[in-house]
Amino acid sequence: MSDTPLLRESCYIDGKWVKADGGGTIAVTDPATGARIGAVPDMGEAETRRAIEAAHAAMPGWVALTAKERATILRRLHDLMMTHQEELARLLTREQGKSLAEARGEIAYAASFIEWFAEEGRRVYGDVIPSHAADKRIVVLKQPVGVVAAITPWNFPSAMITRKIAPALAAGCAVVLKPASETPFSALALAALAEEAGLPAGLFNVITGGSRAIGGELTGSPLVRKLSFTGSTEVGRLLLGQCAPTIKKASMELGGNAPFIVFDDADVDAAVEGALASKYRNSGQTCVCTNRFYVQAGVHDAFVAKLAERSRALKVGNGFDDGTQIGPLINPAAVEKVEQHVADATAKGAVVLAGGHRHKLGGSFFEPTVLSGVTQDMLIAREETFGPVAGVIRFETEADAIALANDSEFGLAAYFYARDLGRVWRVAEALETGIVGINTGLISTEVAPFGGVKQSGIGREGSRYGIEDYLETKYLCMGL
Ligand SMILES: NC(=O)C1=CN([C@@H]2O[C@H](COP(=O)(O)OP(=O)(O)OC[C@H]3O[C@@H](n4cnc5c(N)ncnc54)[C@H](OP(=O)(O)O)[C@@H]3O)[C@@H](O)[C@H]2O)C=CC1
Ligand SMILES: O=C(O)[C@H](O)CS(=O)(=O)O
Repeated sequence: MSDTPLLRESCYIDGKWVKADGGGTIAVTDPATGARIGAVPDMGEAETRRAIEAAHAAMPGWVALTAKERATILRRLHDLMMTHQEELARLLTREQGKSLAEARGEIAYAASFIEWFAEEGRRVYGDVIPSHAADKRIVVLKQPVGVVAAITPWNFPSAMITRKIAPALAAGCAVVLKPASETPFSALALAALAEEAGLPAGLFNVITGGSRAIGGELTGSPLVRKLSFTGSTEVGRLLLGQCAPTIKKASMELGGNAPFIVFDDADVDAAVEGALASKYRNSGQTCVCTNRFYVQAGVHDAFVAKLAERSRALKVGNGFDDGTQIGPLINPAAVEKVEQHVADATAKGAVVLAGGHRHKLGGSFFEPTVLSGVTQDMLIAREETFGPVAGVIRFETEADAIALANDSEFGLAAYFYARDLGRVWRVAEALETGIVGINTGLISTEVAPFGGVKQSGIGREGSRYGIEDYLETKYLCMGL
């Protein structure tokens, strides 16, 4: 990777590229080959404290700019990301494993949040409220919440970062980011481009190292007024508790367990296309990937046969190889979890219609897998698989489908295929999720409010709603 000018093996604090105080490093490997890509600093509390102090000191100068001046710098960052799209995509595939085609798409998706919030920052309106008294006037202001801590996952090493830093910076906040240890280089490359775009020192800081030590400082510091986290529900729950003593605002984008329902009146071929898109995107490693399929009896056999046939045809390989559709999982533990879900399902009576095993490529590659005869008690229906496995459950009535789909502590995304208008409205309103895909398996866009209910999270990212989580509302009561 030495031929990649955007590869940074240092962290970015207060506008400087620095190593860990103790000189320690964390190796980063290519999930497709296991080869060492490079190493990043192993930082801890002291470096985190310095990053928080730098962010706190930099904010007043950033807030003093006009929204248009902030937007100009953010738009320059967007343009630099797109100019360097190929290099950023290759860096992303190298550290995360997804196909180069998907990586290019992620860079464009990531840049779209920067572009979107550069403009949203110019539309942060307050309010004038008709007064309650003749000698009073009421005015509402929106002001930046303060220093933001961001902690992000490995599955979208660029887009999950810009989905947080874009609204934060546009609102006038400074950010301290801890990216996932498996995929730090995309975050550090973003910092390099932000520096080139002219973002003033201290506004965007990226630190790598021990997540517990860094997280403990980020959640414990009174200078940090907001935590924005994307990752597992288990870690989100822990971090939310750590924020309680200092009463921080928190945005939580957590785990999912998306149901995908195919009704008798669906276009089955369209439903198969949507199923492939929703199930196998990022090799099944997204929080909005379908985790369980519910297919009504009248179309069940046709749907599973077509899904199995198309799954068998998917090309598994290194993300850099032409035509790769399914890359490696992020690490061996991810493969073990997928194997556990398949073994549990087959032990309880499920039937393997496609795949079912580690791929012949070895390492962290797994065959795209379709299981029929799945039941609600199996792990694959209860837990997030986070891999290329489709478990199919047959159902009889619309009421059964809704009850089965809502039988989960998660509530992020859901999908269904139907053509009866009354059914579409009844099911869309009844599903307990933050996002519903109707006759589509792809719902990701910067213009819509992304987020979940129940234990899938708190808050929304993207859309005109997404900047609200980085603002405080203040009202002025003026005596005349
Ligand atoms: N709702 C959503 O939008 C999304 C949800 N997810 C969910 O996240 C999971 C997969 O992502 P994954 O990265 O494994 O999730 P994790 O929750 O394990 O990690 C997410 C981030 O949290 C950090 N972290 C882990 N433990 C701590 C801690 N004790 N203190 C501070 N930071 C910590 C990790 O750092 P480190 O890498 O150093 O361990 C990483 O940066 C799945 O459940 C998936 O559904 C993922 C993406 C999006
Ligand atoms: O991390 C994820 O899974 C993302 O939130 C999914 S999306 O934003 O790309 O849909």
